[in-house]
Amino acid sequence: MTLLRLEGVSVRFGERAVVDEVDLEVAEHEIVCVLGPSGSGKSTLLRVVAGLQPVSAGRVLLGGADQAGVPVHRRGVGLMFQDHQLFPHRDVGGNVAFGLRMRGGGRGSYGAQVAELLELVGLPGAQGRAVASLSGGEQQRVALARALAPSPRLLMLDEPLGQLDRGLRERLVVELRGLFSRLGTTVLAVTHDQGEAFALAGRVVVMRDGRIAQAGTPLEVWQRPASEFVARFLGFENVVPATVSGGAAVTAWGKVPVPAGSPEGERSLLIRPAGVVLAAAGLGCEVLSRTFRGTHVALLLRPEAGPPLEAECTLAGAPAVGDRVAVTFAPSEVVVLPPA
Ligand SMILES: Nc1ncnc2c1ncn2[C@@H]1O[C@H](COP(=O)(O)OP(=O)(O)OP(=O)(O)O)[C@@H](O)[C@H]1O
Repeated sequence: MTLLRLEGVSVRFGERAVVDEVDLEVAEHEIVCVLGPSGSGKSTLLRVVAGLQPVSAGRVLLGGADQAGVPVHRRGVGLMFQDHQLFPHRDVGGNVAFGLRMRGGGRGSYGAQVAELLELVGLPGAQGRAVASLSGGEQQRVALARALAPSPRLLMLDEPLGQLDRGLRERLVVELRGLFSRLGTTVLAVTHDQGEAFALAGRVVVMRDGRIAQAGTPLEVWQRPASEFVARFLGFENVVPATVSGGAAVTAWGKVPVPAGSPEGERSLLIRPAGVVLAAAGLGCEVLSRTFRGTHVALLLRPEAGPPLEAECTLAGAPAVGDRVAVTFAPSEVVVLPPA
């Protein structure tokens, strides 16, 4: 069932549409992650859903009910922001109990529920600790416990792991995903970090200049970016203009085979690094750099024609910087995009 529905939502500041006619649905128990560069309108979209930002046009529906005129505290949504906004003068238990009081309206201490929530986020027994004594990751968990406390029907996260270091982020994101799926929480999250979005979300929504550039499962978006913008945002650099016909594309790198059924004509072409394959003969290249990535080696190549190419190879087969190599292209890793 659809929990959240945005219909033609726009937010204008003066002449500028920061959110531009956005349609979006989030089903119950779904985790949707809005992804996009800085300034693309992600936070504004969250603020609209929370009721913190009025719309210039369009409707926000929660559980089928139009939220026009419904104040923040009556929407039943939970919010967790990047800077966690914990109360520094309250201990951990006090912060989590605040979340519970938001729901209950009472002044109780909610000891049992606080203990249960802290258990849930992996901080059992931390009730009495001072907020200032917690690490960044621990503060994040407390903020999450507080946001989950009133059992919001929709939990919204704005750059939830933004300030944490990469290792901690990667661990927490996996934990969060497990936790949300156990609790059946519906989540709308915003991040500019594609790794985080792909690890957390069941569906990602890529935004550009206030509009949705692409929406789909992480796999769909990764395998079939809808445009050069999305491809580059995902970190793919091998994108060139191409003329496609008869199963091949003519590019600055020469002729590149494309998947069967690809659109023809003047296009852009993406070759994922895994599709640039070292071979005995092919496009001649010089190796500019090689970077060990754990499961493979990333190569930056200077071809004899065309812009630099990113490639991937196994550690055992990796050439050295300065080596001359030849590459061919694997059509399974090639995507024909609309023209730039
Ligand atoms: N109250 C406001 N008045 C005028 N402009 C605003 C206001 N709030 C946001 N903006 C502008 O709207 C644009 C989108 O902002 P928003 O914070 O939604 O983007 P974002 O995608 O979340 O970016 P970031 O990742 O940097 O947080 C920005 O250019 C911002 O400067």
